[in-house]
Amino acid sequence: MPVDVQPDRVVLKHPKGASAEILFYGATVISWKSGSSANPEAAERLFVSSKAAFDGSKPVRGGIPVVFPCFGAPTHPEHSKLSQHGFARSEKWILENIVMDNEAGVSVRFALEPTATIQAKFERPFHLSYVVTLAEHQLSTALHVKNTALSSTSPLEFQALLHNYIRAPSNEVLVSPLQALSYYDKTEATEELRSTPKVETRASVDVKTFTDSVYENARGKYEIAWPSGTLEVRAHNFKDVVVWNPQKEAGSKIGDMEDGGWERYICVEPGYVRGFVKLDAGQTWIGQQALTVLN
Ligand SMILES: O=P(O)(O)OC[C@H]1O[C@@H](O)[C@H](O)[C@@H](O)[C@@H]1O
Repeated sequence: MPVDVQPDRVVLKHPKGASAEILFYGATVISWKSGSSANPEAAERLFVSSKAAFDGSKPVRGGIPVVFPCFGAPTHPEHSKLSQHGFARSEKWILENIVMDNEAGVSVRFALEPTATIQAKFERPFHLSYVVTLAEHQLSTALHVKNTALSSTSPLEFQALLHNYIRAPSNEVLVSPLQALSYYDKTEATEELRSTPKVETRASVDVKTFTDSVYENARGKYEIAWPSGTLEVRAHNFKDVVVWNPQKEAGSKIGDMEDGGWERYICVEPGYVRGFVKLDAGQTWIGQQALTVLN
């Protein structure tokens, strides 16, 4: 069955062999197996820590958590009661419908609306939907944010990011093109240095040392390459991109990170995280990433 609805997750199977698993918890994609044109055998493309919890006790360490409505610690007054990266990744979503089920793609739509728990920390009305589409060599995920306020209230202000953990050897992987972009280096020791932009000089960026860089107004198309593979990340409406790998320095302090987990992934996260999307009442904003296995 191409769309298999299980108690805690939805499993998508593409007729050409690819598959994906999405938890209701956080609508977190926790597996994407895909081949490439050169090698059709389906292999796991995402990293999930063996210490990750799937039971709703904390956000999943790996896969693709959805970051909304704030990135990192909240900075907007309306987000002040939220925890790091907001609530979307730690709420139970519902399966709204099967969007498509054929060779072009197997696609499902999840939804999240305010619950009493969410309203206690975030008062704005909204409707989120998250469309996950599996094609032969591609996984795309799209976050639709609707401001459901009826009257002419002030716009809904939010940040959003799709926090992919791409399975790749972090000591060999390179990301491009980021050269000449300005970025904020979150590994710096002081707030002043963290909020002072740097300019990327490297043609290809590695993550051999602890990296937590927020590139702004980026190009929207990134290549992640290592000796035995290449994956492309394309972004739509996500003007920024975050490159993160904690290496041992920070990774060993993350409770649900498996030992050496930082050696097995890179995050190249499309987002709108510098400033806020401002969405008028009744309007919908869509941010999307498409991950394609090139080889
Ligand atoms: O531990 P969390 O909340 O899942 O966040 C992981 C990382 O997510 C990245 O997107 C941030 O840039 C990092 O600063 C952060 O450490």
